[in-house]
This record gives sequence, structure tokens and C-alpha cells, in this order.
Amino acid sequence: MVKAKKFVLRKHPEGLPKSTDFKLVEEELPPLKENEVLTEAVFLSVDPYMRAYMSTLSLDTTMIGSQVAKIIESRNPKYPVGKYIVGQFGWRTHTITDGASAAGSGPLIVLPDLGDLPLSLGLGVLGMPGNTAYFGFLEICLPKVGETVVVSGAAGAVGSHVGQIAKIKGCKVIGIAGTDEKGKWLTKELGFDHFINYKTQNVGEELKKVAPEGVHCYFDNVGGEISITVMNQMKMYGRVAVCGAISSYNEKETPKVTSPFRPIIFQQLKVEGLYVTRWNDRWMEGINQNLQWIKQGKLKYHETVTEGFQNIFNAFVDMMNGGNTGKAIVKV
Ligand SMILES: NC(=O)C1=CN([C@@H]2O[C@H](COP(=O)(O)OP(=O)(O)OC[C@H]3O[C@@H](n4cnc5c(N)ncnc54)[C@H](OP(=O)(O)O)[C@@H]3O)[C@@H](O)[C@H]2O)C=CC1
Ligand SMILES: CCCCCC(=O)/C=C/[C@H]1[C@H](O)CC(=O)[C@@H]1CCCCCCC(=O)O
Repeated sequence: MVKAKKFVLRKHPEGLPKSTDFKLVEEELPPLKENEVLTEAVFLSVDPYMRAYMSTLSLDTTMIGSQVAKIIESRNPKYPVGKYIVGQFGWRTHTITDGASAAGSGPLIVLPDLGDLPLSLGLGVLGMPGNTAYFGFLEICLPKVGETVVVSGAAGAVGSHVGQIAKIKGCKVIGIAGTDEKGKWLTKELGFDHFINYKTQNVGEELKKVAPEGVHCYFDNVGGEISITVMNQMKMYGRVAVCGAISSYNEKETPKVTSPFRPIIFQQLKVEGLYVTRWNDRWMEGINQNLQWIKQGKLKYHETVTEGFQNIFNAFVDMMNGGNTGKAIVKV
């Protein structure tokens, strides 16, 4: 008999979540039925969407999230023992699944052979955030050689990846993030052309200095005033990919921000929201392209790893507070 540990939602958080909003419980798992497999979590992902979805979850349900898990028992020939899969199993150590429980998060993936690369990449650059960057940027921003691209949330999982694809496509890239260390990583390691620290600099003034030509594409991970400021400096027919709005996820009330309609109308911007599951039917195309770019040395990644399943809440809050560079991961 296997005992799973899991975090359930005890209270809907107000503002930044507190550890007391969650409860660690144990659950005895039954024997497997035909077609089912038993998995053991190896790496868990902490992502901003978790905060946005928390308020919609019923109390006492397992906190949502994806993980890389090892199949440790199987009654399903499609999922043999020893293979690693990426599944939307939540904040839990052990899971029984029949393979059909990948709700909301892209298909249940048996990880391809990653060679020397860490399996945790299946939650980042070779997983949902990587595909968000790949499809969201290329399909919505439609970048062209020589164009100027701005990325907010630039040092995170999605943003750091978008900026590098923009460089691969021959663009000038400006990243906006919250610390100078992140800025150094973006410009010195990843090849971003410029960095703006939104906490210590005036984004509008700095942007005028580094992109006097105007911005062709904006990949928006944060929303709020940063995004309005960037949109006000966009070129005619600029393209905006609205990927996330982390600046508002902890807010109780929908924040009041400056209206974006002036630049949208006068600059005739194309503003499009995206949800990466739109490209579920092309999922492996994104994974394979990103893997190829890593092997070619064109795409770099960084992970901020927290050790211990019991520390997943701390890892989540740390990520929401900007403690991560690249992808935030928990190693069980
Ligand atoms: N639409 C879709 O399908 C998907 C959307 N997303 C969205 O993409 C965005 C990035 O996700 P992901 O790469 O996983 O997360 P990140 O790895 O970027 O981590 C979150 C980062 O957000 C930054 N941040 C926190 N608060 C604020 C704020 N008030 N203003 C500006 N930046 C802030 C912090 O960096 P800093 O130090 O710079 O403040 C933090 O490190 C999120 O909005 C997420 O919801 C992600 C995946 C799929
Ligand atoms: C206002 C909220 C915006 C959130 C944007 C975001 O980060 C979306 C991320 C999703 C991505 O498109 C695919 C995912 O895996 C993320 C959401 C997954 C939610 C699964 C919920 C399913 C469940 O209830 O178990």
C-alpha cells in the first residue's frame, strides 16, 4: 500500500498566499485497476497561473500543478515502468492515473530521451512554458529580422525563452525585469540587447533611450502600467502577445490601469491573448524545436531549484516575489 502526500487548499488566499492557506495530508492509494499506472513525483513545477486559479478551486481539493513523475507500477502497456511522464497531477508525491487526466495543461507526455539534459526541463524550456514562448511569440508576434521586441517578465521561464527566440530570429531585444542581477544574466549570458529594471528605473524614459525607433513586438507577461507604457511606444501596426498579467494575480480587486485604447487605436496595434493549449495538436513540434536549439547552443536555460516536496509552498511564493531566475522548480 502506497501513501501519497499532498497539499490541499484549506482557505482561498487573500493577497499573497500564506502557508496556512494549505494543509499537508496523507492519502492511502488503492491497488491499480486495469489501464492504470502509479507514478512518483520527481520534480514539481511552481507557476504563476496557480495563483490565478486558486480562487476558483473548491476547498479541500489538491492544489493544481504539473510534475515530472516516474512510473513505478503499471497496468497500462502505453506507460511502462521506469518511464518518466509529465502530468497535471497537482502538489502530490504519488498519483494513480489512466493517462487521461492531463486536464488543462497540454497532453500527458512520456518524456523523450533527453540525453544528458535534466528531466526537470520537461516542466520548463521543454514543457508548457517553453511551448508558450515558442508558439506564443512566433505565431502572434510574427517577428521579422531587424525588428525591435520588448519582453516583460524577461528573466522568468517564458520571458527568458521568448527573448532568446527573438534573437534567433534576428531581432533587437529589450527585457524588462525586477533586479540588476537578472539584467546581467539577460544581456551577458542570453544575448539580450538591453535591460530595464522596472523597480529602479523609469520604464518609459529608458525605453525611449534604447529603442528610439519604436517597438514592433511586445510579449506581455505582466500586464498593468508596464504594459501600457510599452504599448505607448509601439510602432504603427505593432503586434502584442498578451500571455500573462502576473502584476495583478495577488490583487483582490481588478486593478485600475491607464486605458490602452489610445495606442491600440492610433498605432493600429494588433493585440491578441493566448493560451498555450491552443497549440496542443502541435505540442511536440515546440518541444523538438526547443530541444534542437538547446543542442545547437542557441537556447540557454536556468532553473531555480528548491529541494524537498514539503517546501513547495515556499518555492511558489518565492517565484511570485521574483526569487526565481529562469524556471522555478521543486526537486522532491
Ligand atoms: N497564456 C499562457 O498560456 C501562459 C501564460 N503564462 C504567463 O506568463 C507569465 C510568466 O510566467 P512564467 O514564466 O512561468 O513565470 P516567471 O518564471 O516569469 O516567474 C514570475 C516572475 O514574475 C515577476 N513578477 C512578479 N510580480 C511582478 C509584478 N508585479 N510586475 C512585474 N513582474 C512581476 C517576477 O520577476 P521580477 O523579478 O522580474 O519581478 C517573477 O520572477 C505569467 O504571467 C504567466 O501567468 C505562463 C504560461 C502559459
Ligand atoms: C488571468 C489568469 C491568466 C493565467 C495565464 C496562465 O498562466 C495560463 C497558464 C495555462 C497554460 O496555458 C496551460 C497551463 O497549463 C496553464 C493553466 C493550467 C490550469 C490547469 C487547471 C486544471 C485543473 O483545474 O486541474
